[in-house]
Amino acid sequence: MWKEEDNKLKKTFQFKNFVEAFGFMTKVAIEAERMNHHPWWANVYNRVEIELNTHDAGNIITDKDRKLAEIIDKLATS
Ligand SMILES: C[C@H](O)[C@H](O)[C@H]1CNC2=NC(N)=NC(=O)C2=N1
Repeated sequence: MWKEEDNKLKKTFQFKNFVEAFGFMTKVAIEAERMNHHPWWANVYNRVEIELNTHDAGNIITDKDRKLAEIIDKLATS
């Protein structure tokens, strides 16, 4: 589940290993670029922490963040 904290949507994903985690990040990167909406993220080995908000709207959560979160969830299991 995404949690809302500090005006951000936050979620941590865990994969089998680094290759799986990075493969997921690659898919998210392509979608983020297509949407022109980009995550803050951090990766160590099999873990990817993601935070979403919209700086263009004054660092708040917008529909763009909710849409990207939905897509990220789908990519995590595809
Ligand atoms: C100039 C460019 O379109 C903007 O900076 C876009 C790019 N990606 C973005 N990503 C996110 N997460 N928030 C934004 O406000 C945002 N703005």
